[in-house]
Amino acid sequence: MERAASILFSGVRLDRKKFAADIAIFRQEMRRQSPFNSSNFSLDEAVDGFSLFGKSESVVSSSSDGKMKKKKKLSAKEIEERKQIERQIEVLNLYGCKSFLLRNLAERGFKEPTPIQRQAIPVLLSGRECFACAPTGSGKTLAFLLPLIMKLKAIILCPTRELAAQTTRECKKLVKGKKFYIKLMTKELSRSNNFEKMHCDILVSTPLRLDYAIEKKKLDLSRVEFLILDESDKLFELGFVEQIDSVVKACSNPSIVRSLFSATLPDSVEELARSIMHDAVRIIIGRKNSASTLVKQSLVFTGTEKGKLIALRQNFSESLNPPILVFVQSKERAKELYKELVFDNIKADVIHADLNQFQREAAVDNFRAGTTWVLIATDVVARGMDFKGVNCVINYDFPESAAAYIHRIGRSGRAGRKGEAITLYTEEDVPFLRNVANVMVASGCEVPKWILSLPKLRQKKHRPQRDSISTLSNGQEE
Ligand SMILES: Nc1ncnc2c1ncn2[C@@H]1O[C@H](COP(=O)(O)OP(=O)(O)OP(=O)(O)O)[C@@H](O)[C@H]1O
Repeated sequence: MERAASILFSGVRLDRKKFAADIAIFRQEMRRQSPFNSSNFSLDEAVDGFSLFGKSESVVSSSSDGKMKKKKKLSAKEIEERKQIERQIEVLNLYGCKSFLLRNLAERGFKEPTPIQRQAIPVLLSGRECFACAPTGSGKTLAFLLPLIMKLKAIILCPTRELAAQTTRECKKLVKGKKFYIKLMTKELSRSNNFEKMHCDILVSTPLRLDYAIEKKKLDLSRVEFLILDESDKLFELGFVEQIDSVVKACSNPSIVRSLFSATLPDSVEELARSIMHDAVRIIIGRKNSASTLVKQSLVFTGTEKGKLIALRQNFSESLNPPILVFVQSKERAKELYKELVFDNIKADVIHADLNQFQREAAVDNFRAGTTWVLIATDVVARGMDFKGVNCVINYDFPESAAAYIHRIGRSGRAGRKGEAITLYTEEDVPFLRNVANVMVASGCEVPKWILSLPKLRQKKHRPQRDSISTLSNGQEE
């Protein structure tokens, strides 16, 4: 039998001797200050947060070494704000956040932790599991990356390759200047026969690739200390469950800390999670399963499929305010819509699962760089992707569920910025409007009353057969 690759995660460790004094202070402070260090919380208790990015306009500037500098004479209100920010940075210091992390955070303009970060970081650092639900774009990634970098030997599972690559990039930015081994499980790596020799502190992967490495290459994960399931409700869906099961079993360290993060965590997932989590802290920021309040949302009736193309063209001709993300329900439809838009002299591109890795990466990079104005996408980029400054999300095809709606529109209105979402619907979508309308109302948007009084539907997913997107099939000649 092939020997298990046991050296994985034998990379960088904290030099406990060298940092003994720091560790002692940190431990004392943790015990003294942290509300999370004892058994104060259980899965049944919620830790509720409130405003997101509430204090993002600070008057404090940071030098490259992360120290605060006074810029001008401050008013009493400004002094109070400044003290608050200093207290928040102290929180990170308190939990042993090393100067390189503070410096890298400051370099990226992150002056204060967001509510989910304030809640989740100390929980994970104290070795408690957590079940975290916070709106799209509210900084969940950093909420688990920071403690993982401080603790190491972690696996992060993401539902798509794009998200796994993005999370790896984020993690590498945070450890800039330090020698950490942050790995993305690529196809090539998952086929490696050399795991024994690979140093790895944090491994980011999709379930499929990690499962392959475990099953076929005997990758040993018995020493992993943290397992994060990002977009966890997606990972608990059919199609992923077996792979997740395999990873959970392979991470056999009895003291493993497993945690779940998502903007949508339905009760059914919470129930399932209870079976694999030990006494987890439940952190809910804002309302559970709700859309970002920063996104102005509207519904547009187009009657038929033909009407959608007209509505889209009209919208673009009135005000094209890129970057814009347009979601469709399948790769076939993504290709069809792309063919239409290239005729309109719009810098459009497309991303779906039929493209190879290189093409998918190029589509994401060009959209990020602003070379692409309109990115037509399937749900492959609906979750977790952080495209900065997306002005508008257009749901060309009605989303298949309320959760899909929340994640799609959450590509806009991130990190405290405002955004917009327009959802087109046809006669066929009317019975499914109510679920999305409820989400809209909960995040403060207006919805016509008749939609809210539509009958409740039992059927959860809506992905109808639609007429193809084509000018020609609409009876118009080129
Ligand atoms: N403390 C902070 N201060 C300022 N910006 C931050 C902070 N933390 C994170 N951000 C930025 O906020 C944006 C959104 O963060 P992130 O991608 O982690 O959101 P998320 O909650 O995981 O969203 P989603 O549910 O869509 O995955 C990113 O651009 C990130 O760099």
